[in-house]
Amino acid sequence: MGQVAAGNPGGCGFLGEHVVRMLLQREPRLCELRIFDLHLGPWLDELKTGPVRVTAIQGDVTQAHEVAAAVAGTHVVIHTAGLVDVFGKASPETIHEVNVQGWPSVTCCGSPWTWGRKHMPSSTFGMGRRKKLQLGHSPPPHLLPSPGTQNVIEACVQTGTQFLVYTSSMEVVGPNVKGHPFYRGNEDTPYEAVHRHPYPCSKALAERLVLEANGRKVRGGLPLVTCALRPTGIYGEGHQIMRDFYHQGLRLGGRLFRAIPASVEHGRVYVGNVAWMHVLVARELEQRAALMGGQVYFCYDKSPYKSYEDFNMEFLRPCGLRLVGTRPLLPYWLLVFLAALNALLQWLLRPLLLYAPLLNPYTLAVANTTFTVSTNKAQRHFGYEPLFSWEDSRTRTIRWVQGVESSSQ
Ligand SMILES: NC(=O)C1=CN([C@@H]2O[C@H](COP(=O)(O)OP(=O)(O)OC[C@H]3O[C@@H](n4cnc5c(N)ncnc54)[C@H](O)[C@@H]3O)[C@@H](O)[C@H]2O)C=CC1
Ligand SMILES: C[C@@H](CO)CCC[C@@H](C)[C@H]1CC[C@H]2[C@@H]3[C@H](O)CC4=CC(=O)CC[C@]4(C)[C@H]3CC[C@]12C
Repeated sequence: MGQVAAGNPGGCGFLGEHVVRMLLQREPRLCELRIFDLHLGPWLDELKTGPVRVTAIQGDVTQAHEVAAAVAGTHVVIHTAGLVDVFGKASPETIHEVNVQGWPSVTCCGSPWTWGRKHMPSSTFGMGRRKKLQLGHSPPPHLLPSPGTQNVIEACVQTGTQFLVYTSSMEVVGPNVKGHPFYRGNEDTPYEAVHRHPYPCSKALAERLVLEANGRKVRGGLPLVTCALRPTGIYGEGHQIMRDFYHQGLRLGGRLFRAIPASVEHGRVYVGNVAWMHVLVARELEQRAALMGGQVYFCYDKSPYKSYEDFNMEFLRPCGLRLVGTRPLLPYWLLVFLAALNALLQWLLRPLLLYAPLLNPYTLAVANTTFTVSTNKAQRHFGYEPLFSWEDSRTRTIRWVQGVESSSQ
């Protein structure tokens, strides 16, 4: 392939910005980059003076014509756009609309919140044992039509873009509603992926759409080549939840209180390495289409396995915070009660205000279930090695948190 034009729906988000910068720094063949997002950031202006033609397009992935116009003429699309909401800020319908498509013609999870007159079957991932997806119900009229990821796929097909990289998530696999641990698992580890929450449901469905689109003929007759990357919990410069924890710690006099046992390990990956993996996949998909097309890859690096809170302290401790307690200060049953109370308050207050605290039954379950990956599939398939060491990733993140501190004073 000669010169490359790339499109990046979601290019102004936390991960999207890193992907954009990585493409500009590390992809010498890039001649044009189209950044498509609902909200365009002011930082885009500084990119417009370089050798690559950078076009920022304000648009909505749920609008098919806007997506098609942005994608037309590109070689590769890196689809990082998504509604990342596990706190109940957006409605389940909106999450589904942005992240997937209209009413699910296929479904992989029972969601009493979203589509639920009745629970729908779960799917099993791993060892190539994928259950056949079940047909869903007819859509209620207010959900028709409302495509997100489906629009990106159709835009590639209609306009002739042959390569599509989709940012999926570890959440597609788990943790599941049963709280089963996933310990040092890889892409082939059997795991019962049963979801109820709209976010993992939407990611699982979207990933399935992307993978099933692999091999479809695009305009001009060539086959579409797709693959999905599944980051674990991403951290690094721009990570909103880290910022929230930092501010919460400052409000509490420089302390955070342990709520999760230190023994529960949660997989994390540095944003720069996730971005690097996207760029490598975009680069290699053409040469290795037969091997990589239709595949999923966990995003991994050398970040240590720790609990969610202990991992965050790697950055927050050097910024002056401490984590109180070697064990959780509150018993687990009380946390479960508080999480349920928060969910109830959210529901009761909804007509008046948006109450969306960090702790809810879903976030508690995710934080309290071991989920770690150990794999070298990306290295084997397309030569991925993390670009940033753990020490580098840590230093960069600490520097960013310290910047947050000074900018908020
Ligand atoms: N943050 C994390 O720990 C993880 C994130 N992911 C996935 O990575 C992707 C990026 O996530 P983040 O950067 O963390 O989220 P983010 O919220 O910072 O970025 C998402 C971007 O998508 C854009 N967007 C949302 N709705 C849109 C719409 N209707 N049309 C056009 N653009 C729209 C937003 O404006 C935002 O810029 C998402 O697909 C998410 O599911 C996967 C694993 C972990
Ligand atoms: C119980 C609280 C006590 O301090 C801690 C609550 C932490 C939670 C807000 C986070 C714990 C695990 C996070 C999720 C995880 O990293 C996987 C994710 C993948 C995604 O694709 C999107 C984000 C997230 C769901 C992430 C969200 C925040 C947590 C639930």
